[in-house]
Amino acid sequence: MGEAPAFVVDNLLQNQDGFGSKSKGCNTTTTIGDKTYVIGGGNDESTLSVEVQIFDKTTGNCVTPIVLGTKPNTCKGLSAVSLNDDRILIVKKGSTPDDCIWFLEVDTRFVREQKKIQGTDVVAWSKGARGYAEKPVVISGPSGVGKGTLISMLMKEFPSMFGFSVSHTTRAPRCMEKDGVHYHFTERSIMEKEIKDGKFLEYASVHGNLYGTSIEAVEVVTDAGKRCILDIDVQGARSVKASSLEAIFIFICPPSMEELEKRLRSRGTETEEQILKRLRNAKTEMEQGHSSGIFDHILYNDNLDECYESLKKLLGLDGAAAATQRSAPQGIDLPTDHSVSKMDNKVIINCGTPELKKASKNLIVLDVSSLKGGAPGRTRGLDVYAIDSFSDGLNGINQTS
Ligand SMILES: Nc1nc2c(ncn2[C@@H]2O[C@H](COP(=O)(O)OP(=O)(O)O)[C@@H](O)[C@H]2O)c(=O)[nH]1
Ligand SMILES: Nc1ncnc2c1ncn2[C@@H]1O[C@H](COP(=O)(O)OP(=O)(O)O)[C@@H](O)[C@H]1O
Repeated sequence: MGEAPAFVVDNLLQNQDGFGSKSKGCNTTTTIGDKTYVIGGGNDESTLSVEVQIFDKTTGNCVTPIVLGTKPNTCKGLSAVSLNDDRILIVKKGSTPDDCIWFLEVDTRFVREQKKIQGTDVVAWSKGARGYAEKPVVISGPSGVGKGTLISMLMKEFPSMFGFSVSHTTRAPRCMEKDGVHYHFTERSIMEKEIKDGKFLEYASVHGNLYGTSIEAVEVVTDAGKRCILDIDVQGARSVKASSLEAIFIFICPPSMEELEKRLRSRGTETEEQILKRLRNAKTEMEQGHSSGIFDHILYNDNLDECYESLKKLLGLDGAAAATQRSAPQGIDLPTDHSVSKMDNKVIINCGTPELKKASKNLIVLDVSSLKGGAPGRTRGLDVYAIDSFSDGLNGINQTS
């Protein structure tokens, strides 16, 4: 084997007594500054639930922080390595290829903002993913302008390219709407709790109901290798613009308010009271659509086919590139037994079990130099490749295979 790694990670599978009663099983600890992050906490002998506690050396106290985001599923063990002192990369043992790399953010911009809001210690989970995602497309515009119609046309023509972000809403379903397809129809109290738990990228009160985009709704589409389309109001678009999600923002305008009213009425899905409320709100939305500085493009939906062609053009779908088939990014296949170390911007996973030593590639390298995104969404941009520690040596780590 070549030169030793610069920093060998605390390897797990050691009991950390003194970090609270939950820490009976396998924990891994990572120290950043004055804080030691204890990650793990056994449920039983075969699986590990992934909890977080913070031991503060300056006070001698152990605290349980607010943990935002969806936490990793149970596993058979964890390795951890600190990156840039603001996040901890976690490699899970005994996980599926799409679920083995996670980041626990402890001092990123998102976490610092949340600490201010919550007034206490906060950490946030973000799942790691290989490669980059195409920018999601945010479509806004007044009720009845034709957003849903245009999105349906796009999804029908390019089913493997686009996926719809299924929002949550407290409004009642319309007769043709299906739960989980058009919206996740939910109760206000449940949605408010999930918002508090950090599960939403954005949310807003629109026409008297609560609407929101869960982080999962966007990430599920992106994980499938598709470009995500969000149909959200202007308030939601503003929140997405301020988030870590880089998107394209499109505002759809009606040719006139009279035509908007005609479309809303002919759709026949709202009561008179709801139609009037939507028309009142449309005026404010139109002003914000033009003057808020949120939107990259404004499209007029007068003639539907012409508007659809313009939408395709600005999404680059009018040429040969439109025919390109997408494939979902691959996961990372790790053996249950491995150890983890770090060298510069590379995290090296040694899969050197006796059987794997006979195989030609026994080191997996995670290049973390170009990470993007992060909590509350996925951390993308992981570059993963295998090398052979015997012939390539760690000096050969820059080679891709
Ligand atoms: N902020 C936000 N707005 C949403 C979301 N989902 C839908 N909306 C917006 O809520 C408004 C009302 O949607 P809906 O009740 O389906 O009525 P429609 O627009 O008339 O079809 C529209 O402006 C949608 O763009 C969401 O997740 N977040
Ligand atoms: N360019 C257009 N001309 C005429 N009717 C349209 C046009 N675009 C959409 N519509 C119709 O207007 C109604 C509202 O469209 P919809 O897509 O539901 O709007 P939104 O999703 O913005 O609320 C639907 O009945 C739809 O068929």
